[in-house]
Amino acid sequence: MPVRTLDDLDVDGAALGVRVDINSPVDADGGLTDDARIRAHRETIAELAERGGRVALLAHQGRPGGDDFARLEAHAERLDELLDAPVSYCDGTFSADARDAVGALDPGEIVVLENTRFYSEEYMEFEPARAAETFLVSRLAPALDAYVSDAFAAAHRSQPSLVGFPERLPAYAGRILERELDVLGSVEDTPEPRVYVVGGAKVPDSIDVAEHALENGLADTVLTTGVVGNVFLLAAGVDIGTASEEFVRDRGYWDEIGRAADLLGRYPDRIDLPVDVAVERDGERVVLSKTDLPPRDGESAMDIGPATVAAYTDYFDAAGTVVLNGPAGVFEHDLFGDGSRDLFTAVADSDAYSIVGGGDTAAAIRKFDVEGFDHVSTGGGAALTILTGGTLPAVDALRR
Ligand SMILES: Nc1ncnc2c1ncn2[C@@H]1O[C@H](COP(=O)(O)OP(=O)(O)OP(=O)(O)O)[C@@H](O)[C@H]1O
Ligand SMILES: O=C(O)[C@H](O)COP(=O)(O)O
Repeated sequence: MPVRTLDDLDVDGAALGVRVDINSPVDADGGLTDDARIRAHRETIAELAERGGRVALLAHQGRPGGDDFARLEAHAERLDELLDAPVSYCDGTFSADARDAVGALDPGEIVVLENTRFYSEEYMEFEPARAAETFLVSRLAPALDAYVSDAFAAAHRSQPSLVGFPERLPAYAGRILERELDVLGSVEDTPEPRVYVVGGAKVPDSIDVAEHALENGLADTVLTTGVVGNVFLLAAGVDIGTASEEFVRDRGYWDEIGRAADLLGRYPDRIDLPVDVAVERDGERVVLSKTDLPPRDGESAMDIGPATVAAYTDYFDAAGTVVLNGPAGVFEHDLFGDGSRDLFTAVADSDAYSIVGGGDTAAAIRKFDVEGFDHVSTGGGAALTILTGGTLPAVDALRR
């Protein structure tokens, strides 16, 4: 069943609970160090305000016990700067104060309610019917006329604020959610040949993506970079040195080498591996081609080199679509950003339709100011869930 969108919602004067994902990097004082997700939600929030909605934003920040578990006051201030409509902040989520704050909204006004995860039930996963019985949902829903789900990046969670409200209120997908589902949910309709680039450090997830894409004919070719590339090199019997091996072992990914070898055995002509890597030697970046391997003791493969970028660029130039997830190296480190910068630039500059996902991937794109992708997803885990053929509970909840 298709989800209803904002085109189906009678917004004017309605009190709207709008679940967004503005979970952002914050400093020790709760100040924002990146506002990309807040900016991304502007479109939905501005549209609802312009159409006369009374908008109550629901969102989480961090996880209980984590350094980034914080109030949403800074997020509200940032939204107020970014939007033409007035944005206030309420330090309750479903308390009488919060319900009063929603009731007091005039059409076109916005209030950011407090971090949903300040309430223990919100950090649990429930079936929708049970989620609708939680305090957050059962207390706040009566103050609302409708619910809008725009939190694509959290849609792989079945937490109350994501799946409970549609049991009690008419529910609609916001513009971000709508667009993400359109793009990521129809990869099979994009131009061929399709090239998937899997990098970064979440090796099991990336191998899941590669396996799903190869088995289901979604990808013609899978290119590997980052730690994922190192695991595939090990699977192919390439000696990338003890330090690289230790890194893979310490992360608990040693068994993934067997899975990578299995994929290489099944799809030998459809998976490609780095042909050079970069290590740190005497404080400098040193690129080692395959014939220079293994690196010296203590040197770990932290990035791909220019020959790999050149070889992969040939695939991009011939591709109809490129799907990319994960940085090509330790882009946070000055010595190891070149691979990600140059590879991402090659994708963005190619004529291929390009879809990019992942929190760190998006951070690398911003760091290197790479422009020209067709779709940069706001979601990490949620994007991976779709790319591995899984379903999103928060989206399923909208289909009832
Ligand atoms: N060769 C490498 N050695 C060690 N770490 C690496 C290497 N290549 C990439 N990384 C690290 O991988 C991390 C990003 O990987 P991750 O899989 O989390 O990316 P993402 O999918 O974009 O993000 P997320 O899944 O968090 O949304 C970065 O912190 C980067 O430093
Ligand atoms: O940053 C994310 O991936 C989303 O906001 C979901 O956060 P979570 O992984 O803490 O549920």
